[in-house]
Amino acid sequence: MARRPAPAGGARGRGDEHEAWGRPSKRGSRPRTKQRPEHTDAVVGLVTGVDRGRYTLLLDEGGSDERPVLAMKARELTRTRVVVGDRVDVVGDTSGDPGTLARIVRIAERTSVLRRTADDTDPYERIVVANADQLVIVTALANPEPRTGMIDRAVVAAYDAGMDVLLCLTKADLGSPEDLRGLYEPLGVDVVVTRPADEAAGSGTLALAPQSVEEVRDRLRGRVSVLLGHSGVGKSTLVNALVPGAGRATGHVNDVTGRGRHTSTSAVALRLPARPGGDDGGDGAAYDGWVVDTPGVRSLGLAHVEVAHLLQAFEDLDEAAQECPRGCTHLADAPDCALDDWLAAAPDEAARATREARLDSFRRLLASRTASV
Ligand SMILES: Nc1nc2c(ncn2[C@@H]2O[C@H](COP(=O)(O)OP(=O)(O)OP(=O)(O)O)[C@@H](O)[C@H]2O)c(=O)[nH]1
Ligand SMILES: [Zn+2]
Repeated sequence: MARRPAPAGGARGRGDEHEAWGRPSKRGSRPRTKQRPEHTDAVVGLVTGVDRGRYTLLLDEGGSDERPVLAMKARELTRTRVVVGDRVDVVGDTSGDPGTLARIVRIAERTSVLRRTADDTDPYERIVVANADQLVIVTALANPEPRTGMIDRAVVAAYDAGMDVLLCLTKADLGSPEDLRGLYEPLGVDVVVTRPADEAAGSGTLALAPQSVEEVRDRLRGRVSVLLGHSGVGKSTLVNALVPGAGRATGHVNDVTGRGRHTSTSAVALRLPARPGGDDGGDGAAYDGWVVDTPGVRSLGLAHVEVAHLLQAFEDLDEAAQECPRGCTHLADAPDCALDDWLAAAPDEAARATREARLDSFRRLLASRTASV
């Protein structure tokens, strides 16, 4: 299991929108009961998709009456964001019959909140997914070349959100995973590698080696996992292998909207089949977990992450920095920063290379964060 610092600041405690019920209304203090209708007939749903004010929910997940339901937000939630992964209370027509529209009246407290800002200078933060356990950073070993800066940033965003990290290295036929393993396993990041099936060469669509797909599935089982990856890394190939029928196509242009699917940045939750091929094994336990695909989310801006929290995502540096002078910025030009001593004290060349990469990554992040303030 990946080790990580306690979610600094946490998913809660930062005035998340879902706490809006607890705040006094702008017009004064109306009694809480008036602000919060009881809706005792409400049923619980999981938000699996969001599209222009319409929410796709799954009701009675895993139960005998499981059904997708289309819903909108009740008026009292107008200013509250509802995102994929949210658990909500719904009222009205919850039959899921064609043409019906239920109403979302409450959002359950979130266990995690993955946020992004468009870039580091944009203070405007958006919630990408709620209640996810794990961020899966999908990175190709070559074509496109892996970028450690991007991986580091995603690691920081995940730790800030209180999520574990799985680094999924694709295209093992094109490159070796060892360098990246060496860089990330010491941080408590779990690493899994995928490769094409042997017979894939020459065939039209690329098939992944089933064993490597199952190694990924094992790590997603029973969890809510958000997949993040740059274009071309093989994320769609992986999602289609894990979730047959997901139809995550590359460069596909939607017939209805006429737009490429990547023009949308809204996430979609897909159920993870418990077994390869979606075979339910005859026992009804067809699904075991959720895979949240994030088309269009290429990187996670970190403007919302507090600088002090960054260090916590780098356990090795965090420990070394205990020796820093009070108020040390840890930047490259900081006088007497203990991180420089830590690098200089590397016992051998290999350790020095690893430490240097870590320190460079951390300082890159730190510099971009500081520049935005
Ligand atoms: N050599 C090799 N190619 C792969 C592998 N996995 C996927 N690809 C190829 O890489 C290209 C990109 O794969 P996609 O799955 O479309 O990548 P994506 O990350 O979904 O990209 P977008 O759809 O742009 O987000 C395709 O041509 C795949 O066939 C692999 O393990 N090895
Ligand atoms: Zn320092």
